[in-house]
Amino acid sequence: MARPPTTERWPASNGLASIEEAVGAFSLLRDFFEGAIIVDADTHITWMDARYRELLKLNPSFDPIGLPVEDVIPHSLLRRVVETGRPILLDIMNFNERQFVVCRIPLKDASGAVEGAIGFVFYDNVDYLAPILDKFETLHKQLTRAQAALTRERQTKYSLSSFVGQSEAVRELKAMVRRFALRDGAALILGETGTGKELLAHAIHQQSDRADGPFVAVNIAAVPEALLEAEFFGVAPGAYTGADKKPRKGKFELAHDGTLFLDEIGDMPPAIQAKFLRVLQEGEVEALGSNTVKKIDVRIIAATSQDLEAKVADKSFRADLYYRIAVLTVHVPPLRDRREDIALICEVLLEQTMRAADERGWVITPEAVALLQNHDWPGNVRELRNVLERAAALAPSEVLDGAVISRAMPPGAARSMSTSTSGQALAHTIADTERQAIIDALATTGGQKSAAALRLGVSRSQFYEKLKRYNIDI
Ligand SMILES: Nc1ncnc2c1ncn2[C@@H]1O[C@H](COP(=O)(O)OP(=O)(O)OP(=O)(O)O)[C@@H](O)[C@H]1O
Repeated sequence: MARPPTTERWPASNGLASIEEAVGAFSLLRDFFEGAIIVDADTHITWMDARYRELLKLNPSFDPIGLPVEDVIPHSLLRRVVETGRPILLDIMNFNERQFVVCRIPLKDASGAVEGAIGFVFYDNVDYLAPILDKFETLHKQLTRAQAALTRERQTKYSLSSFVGQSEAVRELKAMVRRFALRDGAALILGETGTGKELLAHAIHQQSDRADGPFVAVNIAAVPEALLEAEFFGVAPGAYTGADKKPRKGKFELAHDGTLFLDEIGDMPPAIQAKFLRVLQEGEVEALGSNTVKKIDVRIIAATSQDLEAKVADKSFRADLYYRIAVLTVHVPPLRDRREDIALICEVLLEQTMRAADERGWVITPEAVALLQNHDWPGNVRELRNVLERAAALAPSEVLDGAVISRAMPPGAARSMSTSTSGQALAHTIADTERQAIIDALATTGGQKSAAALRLGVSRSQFYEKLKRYNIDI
């Protein structure tokens, strides 16, 4: 049998013929791999070739023989191979800053019992494998990003603890939401854009008796008026030319026994308001083109950033519908009225912000927090999240300091912060910048409001609200 070089240690003489055979076979394969290791049935290292020691940059005086494999190679999967008896034929293993392509095979005795495993490192020179490693890295990044998004979805949307803040205003708000969750009446959540209205709607649902039922959300501003009726009430088969042969359930039916969340309720067209009210009063819904009614049991939670009472006063929103949905009303305070929450919100949002696998986490300096507290946040927590994500992308290290935060802030805000510490002056500068951005977007889109809203990344209803707020006449 061919023997490995004398500088290398034989496996412990434990009488395991196949391990010895495997080691012998190495000499034939030597040119095809860059290093190899053998472990026994307890995954203790019994043999490691000199090239593998070099790859791992082990100190020459360090003797790995007899140690559990993970003590020497923390990410080793040889234990899994020994435990399952199945090989891992191609894998990429991280060790310190480096990535190795490895192959792991179980060693079995004549009866098929696993008596150890052997691992090969195929290429030390990653240039050979650049395309595979690049792909691996891209997929890894995508996975990390998807996991971060999933964590965010779960954490922020489903419980009251996801609504971050310890200010008096937030404590009162949470106490009220807890009380509302226990009752079953319709709830109306009022607050500026990005203050967390949808998040609170999820929290109310999650804390209520309906938590096991569905939570169905409709953003009224995002659905074209012509489709809203079908969206809410459903469509019977063949209700109109081109309608599906199968019935389509409406959101009311889908939310049966649960909660129907109506975002941007202020945008509900008058014709739909009348039908909607009828469904709420009668507790039954009739699909388009159908002549049968279905009983539904749905809790309505509505939200808007518009002044709904003003809409009732100018008759663009039905008073009877307003009173029906405004049984329990919550006002969510804007971020500028609870600046003391900003540091904590930053901490939580940065936890959810993507970072490279080897980074420990973002650190925000007190000076940077002070800058953030100086801004008026017309887009509230959503805008703060965007700024932090931008800062994280711009930051040369894991530390987000004042300079990075200033660069990540909207241009008007950063300028006014450096020239003035007065909240009033800052608010004016931001308002001027926002007004100008709206006028520019309208000019670019030839006065098309929907297209201008899209360019600015705001919903149609937010756009209309801003037109009104800034007195912009088209
Ligand atoms: N108090 C908060 N703590 C943590 N995250 C928050 C908080 N408020 C809002 N957010 C986050 O800000 C973003 C916007 O929140 P959400 O969609 O609930 O706001 P909204 O008031 O419904 O906005 P819009 O009126 O524009 O629909 C989400 O990513 C949400 O998780």
